[in-house]
Amino acid sequence: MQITGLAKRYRNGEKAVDDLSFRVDRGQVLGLLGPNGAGKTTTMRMLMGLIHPDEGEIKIFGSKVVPGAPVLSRLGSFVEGPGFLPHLSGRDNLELYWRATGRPPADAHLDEALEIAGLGDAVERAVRTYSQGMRQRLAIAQAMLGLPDLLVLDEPTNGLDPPQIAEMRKVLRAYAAKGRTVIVSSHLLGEVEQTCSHVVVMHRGRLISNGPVAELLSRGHLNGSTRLEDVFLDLIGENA
Ligand SMILES: Nc1ncnc2c1ncn2[C@@H]1O[C@H](COP(=O)(O)OP(=O)(O)OP(=O)(O)O)[C@@H](O)[C@H]1O
Repeated sequence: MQITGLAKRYRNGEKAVDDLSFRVDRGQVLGLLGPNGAGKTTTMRMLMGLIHPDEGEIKIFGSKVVPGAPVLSRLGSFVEGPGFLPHLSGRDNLELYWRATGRPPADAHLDEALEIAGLGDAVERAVRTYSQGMRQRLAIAQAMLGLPDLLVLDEPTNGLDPPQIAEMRKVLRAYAAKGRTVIVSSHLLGEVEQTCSHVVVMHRGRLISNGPVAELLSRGHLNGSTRLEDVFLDLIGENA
């Protein structure tokens, strides 16, 4: 996935994303990091073909992203927890979702996605009985249903407790280890540090740092810190 010179301006005139360029390759888990309003969600929405960039372009596996582009079938995503039907089981919700995509039933890797999300027997229970964390995992299973080559998740650990976050970390790493690509946005710097192989740091719509997490950490080491959080605060100029 390659983003080149991406820009998006909302109606109030301010640039939510400004001259953004970066790439992510197979096998990588890329963390999109930035403070509130940095432009992470806007970037993700453009990546998913939900909104148009004003400038620049996004290519997934060599094809330009435009609404309805066939290449978008290789992408699985969620921006906010999707609305599940509470009276239906987790499994029925996923089946219903897949039917609505109009894609062939044989392309839905239901059991594999559920296995990856680790919901166990709960998948047969009505979604209304799920905890927030279980809903989040079902949402991730939904995004993974077609075993997409590119998985894009906005704040996937929202609503999860620490053991579930640790579990999610394993799931995402294992997913990328099979030669697929994962992009996640997060506020949780420690989480990005432990989950991601690469990081893009955004601030006020612009890219301020980009590279392997280890490289960023070694840069912090020069300044006397090995914590990504300190490196991050230094980058956005808020480390007093
Ligand atoms: N629909 C919209 N209309 C107008 N401005 C918007 C809209 N969506 C986002 N913005 C503005 O664009 C900027 C970037 O927002 P965005 O949601 O992409 O950031 P973010 O990094 O995802 O933030 P957060 O971490 O708080 O979710 C912010 O200044 C925000 O107020």
